Amino acid sequence: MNIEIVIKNVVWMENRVNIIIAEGKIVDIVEKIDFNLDNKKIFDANGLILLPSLIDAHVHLREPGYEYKEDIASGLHAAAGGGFGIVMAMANTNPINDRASVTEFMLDKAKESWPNGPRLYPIGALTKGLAGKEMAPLAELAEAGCKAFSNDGLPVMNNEIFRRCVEYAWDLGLKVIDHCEDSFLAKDGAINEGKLSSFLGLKGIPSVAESLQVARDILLSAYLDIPIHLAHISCKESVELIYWAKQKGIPITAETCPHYLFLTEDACNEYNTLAKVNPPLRTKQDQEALLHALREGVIDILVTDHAPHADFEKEQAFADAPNGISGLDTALSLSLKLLKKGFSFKDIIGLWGKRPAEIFGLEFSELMSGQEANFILVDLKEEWLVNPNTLFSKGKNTPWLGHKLRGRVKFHFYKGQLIFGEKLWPGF
Ligand SMILES: NC(=O)N[C@@H](CC(=O)O)C(=O)O
Ligand SMILES: [Zn+2]
Repeated sequence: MNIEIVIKNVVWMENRVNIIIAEGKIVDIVEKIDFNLDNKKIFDANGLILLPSLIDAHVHLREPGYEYKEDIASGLHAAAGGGFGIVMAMANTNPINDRASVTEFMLDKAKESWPNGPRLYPIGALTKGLAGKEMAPLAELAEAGCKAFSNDGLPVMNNEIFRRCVEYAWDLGLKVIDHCEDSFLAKDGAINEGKLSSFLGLKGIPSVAESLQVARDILLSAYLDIPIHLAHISCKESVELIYWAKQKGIPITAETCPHYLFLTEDACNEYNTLAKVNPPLRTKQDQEALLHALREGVIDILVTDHAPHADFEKEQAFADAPNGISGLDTALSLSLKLLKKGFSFKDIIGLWGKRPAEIFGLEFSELMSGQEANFILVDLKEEWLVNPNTLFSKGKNTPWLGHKLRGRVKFHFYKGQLIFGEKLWPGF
């Protein structure tokens, strides 16, 4: 193999190493370079941390239909800069991704705007128009390239329809990602139900609106013996149910998001619409239960639920502003905070890479010879101010706006190509 690129001085699991790349693959990761470097592209990473390119299994990229919030090109830019080589995009676009033509359109747009990656995998609508009444043409969507199905944003309340969808999806070898919410209990809610919702005079969303549906999914999954993946888990009761299910060997998997780990409902004080999200931010007890569950593997993965919205939408009154937090740009910096909470780099790679790949049957390149050269180089010490200029997403709606975060992706290689890097590395 003809060595093309040598990246010197990267830190991998506390060792200083050099990465050797050829034909888009990692040839070797070595401590010493014992070959001639003539005619190779050589870069000095100066001690940046090496991590594999990550996976975000739950984003909203808004195209087609809401390109003013985000489009596939800008969303993939935010993904590349956030450290994600693969994103799975939800179906609540306009038109909704409930037919092959929309899936194909999304895939074409991704290829056109970012031919070398990051890679977009669409998630097909579970029901037509996300209306929860009739199954979407799941086989057609799978064939077009959808990697999972979900009614994200709009729960399927009818258990018979939901059951048939889960069975049909599984026959196609794909999983259902369920947005667990009882739409009657959650109706018109804007914030977690509790003291703060009363204080602010806002209709609350009780945690039982989520946990009831988590219980339904667990019981269905057990009865059918078919896996179901639970989206953005936000509360303690859900964690307890998932723990019970896993003890019983029920094939449930679950995700949560950085905002549920690092914020509570208090972030909504003073009617801060940037912290308005569905499911809502909850209490300290919920936050602790989620962290514990993540550490113990009760919750399997982290996702951003990247939900970009325009400023004018978030500037409305709290009750009227849309739900959602823009998350691709900040996810890695926030996740690095977990290193101080008993998590290792290996855990972070599991939560944002290995595990989502296993759950959804996606490719994931480990950092070892023979694997695709998909990796990021991260400056752990860099402090950056979250502001509209430092976010690559069009969605500037993050509760961390104006805050400093630590840790930033400096370079992102995908299949041996530099897809993100400050002013592109000389020579690329
Ligand atoms: N998670 C969110 O807060 N928002 C999602 C949809 C949704 O799940 O309500 C969005 O598409 O904006
Ligand atoms: Zn979502």
